Amino acid sequence: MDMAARPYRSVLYIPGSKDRALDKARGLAVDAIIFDLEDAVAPDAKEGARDTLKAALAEGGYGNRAKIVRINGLDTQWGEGDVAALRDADADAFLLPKVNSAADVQALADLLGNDTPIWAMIETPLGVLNALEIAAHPQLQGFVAGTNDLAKELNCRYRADRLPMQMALQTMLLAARAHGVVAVDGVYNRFKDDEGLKAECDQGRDLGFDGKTLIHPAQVALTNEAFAPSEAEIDLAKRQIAAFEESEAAGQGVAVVDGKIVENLHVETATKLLAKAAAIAERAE
Ligand SMILES: CC(C)(COP(=O)(O)OP(=O)(O)OC[C@H]1O[C@@H](n2cnc3c(N)ncnc32)[C@H](O)[C@@H]1OP(=O)(O)O)[C@@H](O)C(=O)NCCC(=O)NCCSC(=O)C[C@H](O)C(=O)O
Ligand SMILES: [Mg+2]
Repeated sequence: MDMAARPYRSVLYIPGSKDRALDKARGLAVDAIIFDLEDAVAPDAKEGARDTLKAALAEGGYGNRAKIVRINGLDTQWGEGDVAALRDADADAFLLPKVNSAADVQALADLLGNDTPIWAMIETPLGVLNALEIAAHPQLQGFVAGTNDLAKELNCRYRADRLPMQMALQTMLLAARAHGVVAVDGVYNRFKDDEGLKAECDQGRDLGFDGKTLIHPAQVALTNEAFAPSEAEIDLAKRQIAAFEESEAAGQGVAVVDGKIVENLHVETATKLLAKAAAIAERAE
């Protein structure tokens, strides 16, 4: 499946050092996995985690889930070693943390020396402010919101409505959409609180995110549902397309469905929604 066209509803972080979790992920219904060498791995476990992760990727078994490796920052003592160790692994993309500029992305591209897609964590004030140039980098394929680091950098409070980081999230989304980049929301830390997770998923979906990053398998099912088109949305999309085609055949440029106007642009949205539903169905096969 084309990496950019595939669903990214649920994107699960797995510590690259944990054999048990690396194995468990082979059976989880996630759209993508972030194999983490950064914050989920303690400093003294970082070098060993490279070998553990390399072995897991070589063993395979992750099916059609997107495989994204999060390395340590290139300004840390581990970043370059992570790239050297994993460059030839069976990964679909590399995720760079704390990206501040397009030059950071280029530095990783230079080290990779190939055209493997790069994803960027947007989680610093400069990263947010430079999101447009970062999204424009030719190798850049996805953004991941790092809402924990962002809260730390902003010195803002954690609020259920995430008001203090709305501008950052929307800036990142605008940049992603301007350049056709995938955008995945940050994690919900209370991994046993389904109600809170549902509210944050709905908010992320309302904002326009493609999906959400997760820290625990218990978060997967709810997130997949929240970011998938609902039956009602699919039904409406089909009726909008049919009604518009009928109007067009009658020489008219607009149709009306459920008392609301349907124009060409709504048909485009409806067509995309149906394509997404089809991609999700294909993922599940
Ligand atoms: C949060 C956890 C530490 C909880 O771990 P644990 O207490 O072991 O959970 P459970 O006992 O409930 O686990 C049940 C089984 O599920 C497996 N498991 C747990 N987590 C994962 C996972 N992430 N992926 C795959 N499998 C997982 C356990 O192995 C158990 O399996 P079994 O033995 O077969 O029953 C833990 O969930 C965890 O470490 N989560 C990941 C944390 C992480 O990745 N953090 C870094 C990313 S968040 C971040 O950095 C965001 C960003 O940068 C920002 O700034 O916001
Ligand atoms: Mg972070």
